[in-house]
Amino acid sequence: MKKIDQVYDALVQLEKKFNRGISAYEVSQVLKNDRANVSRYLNILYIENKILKAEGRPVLYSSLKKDEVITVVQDTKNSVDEITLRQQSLQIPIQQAKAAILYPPRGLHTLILGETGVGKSMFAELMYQFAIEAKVIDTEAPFIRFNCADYADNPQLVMAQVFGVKKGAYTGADKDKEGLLKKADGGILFLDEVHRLSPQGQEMLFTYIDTGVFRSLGETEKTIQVEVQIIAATTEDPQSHLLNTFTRRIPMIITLPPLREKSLAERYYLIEYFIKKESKRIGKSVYVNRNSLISLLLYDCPNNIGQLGSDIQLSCAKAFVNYKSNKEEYILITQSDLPQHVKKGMMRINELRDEIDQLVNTKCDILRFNFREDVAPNITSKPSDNEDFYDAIEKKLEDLKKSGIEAEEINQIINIDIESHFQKYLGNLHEDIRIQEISKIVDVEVLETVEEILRLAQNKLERKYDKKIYYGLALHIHGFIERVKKGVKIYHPKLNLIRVEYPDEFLVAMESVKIIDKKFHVQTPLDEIGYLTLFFTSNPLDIDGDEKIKVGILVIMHGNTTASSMVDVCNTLVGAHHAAALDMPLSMKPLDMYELAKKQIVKLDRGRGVLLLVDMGSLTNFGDMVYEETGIIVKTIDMVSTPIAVDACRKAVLGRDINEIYESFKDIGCMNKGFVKKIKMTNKNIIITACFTGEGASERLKSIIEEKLSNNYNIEIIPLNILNRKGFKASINQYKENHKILAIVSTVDIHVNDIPFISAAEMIAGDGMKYLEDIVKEEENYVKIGKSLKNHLKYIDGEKIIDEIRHTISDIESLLNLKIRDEAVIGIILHVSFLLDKLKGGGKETTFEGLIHYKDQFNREMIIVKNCCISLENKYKIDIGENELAYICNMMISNNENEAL
Ligand SMILES: Nc1ncnc2c1ncn2[C@@H]1O[C@H](COP(=O)(O)OP(=O)(O)OP(=O)(O)O)[C@@H](O)[C@H]1O
Repeated sequence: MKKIDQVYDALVQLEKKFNRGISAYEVSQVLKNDRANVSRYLNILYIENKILKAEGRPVLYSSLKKDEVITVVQDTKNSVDEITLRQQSLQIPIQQAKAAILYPPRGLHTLILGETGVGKSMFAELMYQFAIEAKVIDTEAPFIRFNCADYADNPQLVMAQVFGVKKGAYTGADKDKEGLLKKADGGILFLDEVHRLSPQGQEMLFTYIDTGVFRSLGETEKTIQVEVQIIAATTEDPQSHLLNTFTRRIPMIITLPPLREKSLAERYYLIEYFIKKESKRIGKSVYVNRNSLISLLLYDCPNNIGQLGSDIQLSCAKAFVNYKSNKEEYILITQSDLPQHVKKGMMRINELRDEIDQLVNTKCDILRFNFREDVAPNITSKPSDNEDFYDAIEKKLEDLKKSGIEAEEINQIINIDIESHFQKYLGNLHEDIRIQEISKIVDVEVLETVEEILRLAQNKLERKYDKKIYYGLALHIHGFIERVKKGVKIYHPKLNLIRVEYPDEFLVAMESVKIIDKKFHVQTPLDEIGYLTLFFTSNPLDIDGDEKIKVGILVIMHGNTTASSMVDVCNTLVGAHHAAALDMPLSMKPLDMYELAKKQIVKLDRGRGVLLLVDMGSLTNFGDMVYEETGIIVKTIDMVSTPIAVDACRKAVLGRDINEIYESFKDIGCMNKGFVKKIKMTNKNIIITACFTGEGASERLKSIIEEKLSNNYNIEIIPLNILNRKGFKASINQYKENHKILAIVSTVDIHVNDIPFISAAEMIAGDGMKYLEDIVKEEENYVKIGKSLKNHLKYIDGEKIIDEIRHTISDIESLLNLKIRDEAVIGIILHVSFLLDKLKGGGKETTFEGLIHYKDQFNREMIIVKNCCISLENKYKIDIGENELAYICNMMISNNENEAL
């Protein structure tokens, strides 16, 4: 046998045995021949098109197997084959995929199973590419992707998207709409997370799979016939009952293996592929030192290829910054550029040293990857949202340099940017993976310390802590160790108070500090113990105190009984003994009255301030004077009438904030401005980020939010410290004066009445950002509606009225225990705005048919609606008649989501 044939045979045998590509070295070992010679023969075989070759270290060869499905396709070198060659674990899935595509007459519907990040979406696209290359479908054929989890809480919408909808099928379906299944005619419909389809949706899908026809939602007669191959995917466990029906009824099941089941050679290929991808984007070679490459090969990567890719991107980005800002000669990834959890990979080197030495040249300390050499096949057509990432870093670097910032600081800023950029990958992770991911922000040692400290606290305090505290504590400890190391002084003004208030937690904090000192070789100042203690207290930091605590109301009027009788009316109508009265006989001296008022205010204040309702004269100055003397927030409304008093009292009972109640009477013209310093009104929406110091974590939260929130929103983010609750509360109140606070995002649980709270944990590893965006979008939506109302209303200000009506609606909701459907709220707001404008312009009320009967039936509801509308009536000096009240009442009740009234 000729030498060249022996080489070919040996290659085929080895390939059979190992089921992967084979290196020249391995062939030379079998033939006991010189490796250079074998290499030469392999190259000849390659040039003669008898074998395939994949560049890499080492170069791998494989034979062309003629008996495989591969031969069905005329052009043997298609994108699918390029992948199989280097990714042996995909060989069987790829054969299945080819069979599914080529199966006559129009392929087999397919279900792809696999953990998150194993490449299901990519695989579906690959099948589509293959179908085109194999000429099974037209080059222009559609590939439509739909994630069934996107609208999972609205199964009807999911079905409508997929199958289309007939006009009138459900409320809101006001015209016929074509579904994706129709749009994909002649091509492929990829349904990701298919197990999220409702049972009805599944049945519709199976009907199509079985018969080739389907009906739009709500259609009873007409069927639609299409030629679409369905590729479905799911991360669900194939054994789960959710998947039973799918696996029974979808003919081709393809399982993609997780990364941990792939060979190291295959993982090497993937690493090479991802680094070359980055190299291509930067337009330069990327160098990696040997240890970093080994770490990438060995680290635990539960989120599979997707995570491997993003970890490599993150490392490249850091190396790129280093190259740019330090004017390095080339882009080099070293251990310091790797995320902590990747670095840990190096620890497994002893288990796998031989295999690693074979893969990664022992003589090379640094390896070069260049996109021009063996350009990696373009195996995904998904556009990358990181495309301009390097440009953005470069630009920011330039800008920072120009502004004269020190190099070290520039590096810090950019690194924060990079890390926040990669935060988005955290959103999809499972809980245990999220914990690993936070290590991109915080050192792994810190995380281990947090775990140890929390175990200690749980045991000692016999209390369970949830995940939220884990993240908050990690960010906090990370920050304070840095400060201690830099020698920055830490000061806690309330140390002693905290020690007395929380003795057990204080002891745990002291023990925790011992652990920290030992681990990080620092000497933590005593004041820090004060901060740590607060993390262990079981209750969230409740800035307003008990939610039940309300703003106090004190009515002072001239006359023997004026105030008491007004207060009687208020308390009776509001249904609570909340307001207090002081009658001031005409003979009484103001100074005596002042002393009485001061005592009463001190008694009424529970920490949320007191609203002083007075008629006239010297009484209007009492508020300022009491504030000066006692520090209690007092706001005064003068020339008060009974309806105003009732309204103020109701708002206080509903738990409204003092500023808000005060503001709501502002335009009535009976306000004494009180002690509050006037800041220029901006009316801007703001978000508060907070942490104990107001520097580290809150600044970082700010930058994370800024990074993610679209610039289109006119929102300011303000970092504050919670060092001192009173100070924090005062700042919040100050901001409330002129701004709307959309949310507070903080490392510590803080409850401020009426303001949504998002923990740092939710922000970093949960749905916090989405929640925040929803809040922002909703607010911006109202701003837009207000602007457009401005053009439509003649007599009242459309921009101002929106918030007032929203308050009225939420008062009614809370008193009647209703929850108005979201989509109906805007309709009610518009109705009430136009109504107020009409009444203000002297228009007549519209008759409500059957008013008398309606009032009988909904007596209590009508009274509450009337009461809640008083503030609108007061403000606009109008009278909302019973007919109109009945309309409002009816709209509210009929749009109620809650079960019972
Ligand atoms: N075999 C592969 N070769 C190269 N890149 C791959 C491979 N498999 C996946 N990737 C890349 O990994 C990333 C994640 O893949 P993909 O989104 O397809 O995974 P998935 O299983 O659909 O994940 P999920 O279930 O989370 O949606 C993508 O950027 C994809 O291009």
